[in-house]
Amino acid sequence: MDDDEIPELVDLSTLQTAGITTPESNQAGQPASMNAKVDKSEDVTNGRVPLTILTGFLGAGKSTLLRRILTEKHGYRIAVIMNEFGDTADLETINISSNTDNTDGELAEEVLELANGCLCCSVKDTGIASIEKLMEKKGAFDYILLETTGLADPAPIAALFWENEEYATGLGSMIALDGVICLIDAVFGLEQIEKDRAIHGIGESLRQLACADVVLLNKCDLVEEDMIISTEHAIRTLNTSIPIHRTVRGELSLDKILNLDAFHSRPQLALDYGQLDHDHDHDHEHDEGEDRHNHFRGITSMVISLPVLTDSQEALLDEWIRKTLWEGLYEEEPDLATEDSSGTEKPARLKVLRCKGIYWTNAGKQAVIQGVQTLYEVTVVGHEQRPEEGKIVLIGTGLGPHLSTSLQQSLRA
Ligand SMILES: Nc1nc2c(ncn2[C@@H]2O[C@H](COP(=O)(O)OP(=O)(O)OP(=O)(O)O)[C@@H](O)[C@H]2O)c(=O)[nH]1
Repeated sequence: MDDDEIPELVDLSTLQTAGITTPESNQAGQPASMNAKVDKSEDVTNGRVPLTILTGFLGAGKSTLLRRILTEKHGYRIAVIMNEFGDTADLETINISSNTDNTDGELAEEVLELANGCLCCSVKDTGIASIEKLMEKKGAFDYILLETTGLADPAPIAALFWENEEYATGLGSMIALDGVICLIDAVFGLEQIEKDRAIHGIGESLRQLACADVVLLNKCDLVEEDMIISTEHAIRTLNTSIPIHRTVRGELSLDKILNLDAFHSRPQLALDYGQLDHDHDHDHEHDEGEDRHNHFRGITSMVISLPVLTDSQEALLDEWIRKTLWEGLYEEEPDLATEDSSGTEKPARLKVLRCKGIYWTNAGKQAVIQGVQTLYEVTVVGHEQRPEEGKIVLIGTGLGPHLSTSLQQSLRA
């Protein structure tokens, strides 16, 4: 979709009747009901709809948390705004609308997909227009969850909803920013924070943390206690007094993250944010329409289409994903330059930070691929669908057409 087009709202009922079912791995270990109740009795928003921003680096678990909230019995009618980097909005919609087995839960009233590009910069104008359009349906929902891209700087997004006249667009009069929730991946978060500190101290994960009102240290099932403590320590050095909750698949009582009214602590947000070293490239003021994130240390995205697979091709695809995620096998792309900490341009090495995909087999199996750095899983989400062409979306450095060629070659082997 063209970045200038205002996205249409997605009709969730269509997706549900398409027979998309819950990813099996996401059902494992899920409690019957979290049964958190959110107190809606006190209206501190003056009739405006509260909005919570879910941020966190690529693959930290934002959509998993979102799906969990949507299926919770909380009484809210929730509208969802999803902003994606990489052409994955359709996969995300499948992801968040898939937990239909939980009949106690509620799915989103409205889903607004802001496709490829970050609401903090490249799709800001169309994003604002789409949110204004969403607000024409005010009354149909009473809470908004906004999932940012994993590369977003949440501060300028939060600023869209500030009441302060200096910053706010018209959105601040209709929507009350309730809080910014930052998910940190317990497996890769520490490495990411350290890396972002090394690069001028202004990497995305630091910005996300500095802006947060609450941190969820997610994927605690995958690491040892030592690692959790080290990551918590690193978080606290950036945002000293922030509440940190340890979670597995975003499981926690919703009163820890919704209806916080952290809106009134916005000045603190600005203060924390201002304490980060600030680099011109990352300044809020930048050319309209410029996609800064395409230049963030050479991070780009690409989509490779997948044919309907035979059984043997499915195994070959699996092997190709492993090689791509684990070994960074392919030649460096001389055209894709990135900057090291001394500011010197150097060729980007292949490093896949995030990989998502969907494919069908000719036997009618439909499967979703989810990869975060070196970890990945393939989950069967349906059967007896009419097989369609699939796709795999990669986000990282050193991506290029050579990957598409190598995948095609691998599938022919
Ligand atoms: N083991 C484990 N896996 C998790 C947990 N939370 C999420 N995952 C898995 O991690 C992968 C990424 O989760 P998502 O919820 O899609 O992450 P995200 O932050 O929305 O990803 P982006 O939108 O690409 O930035 C998926 O395969 C999830 O099933 C967790 O607590 N434990």
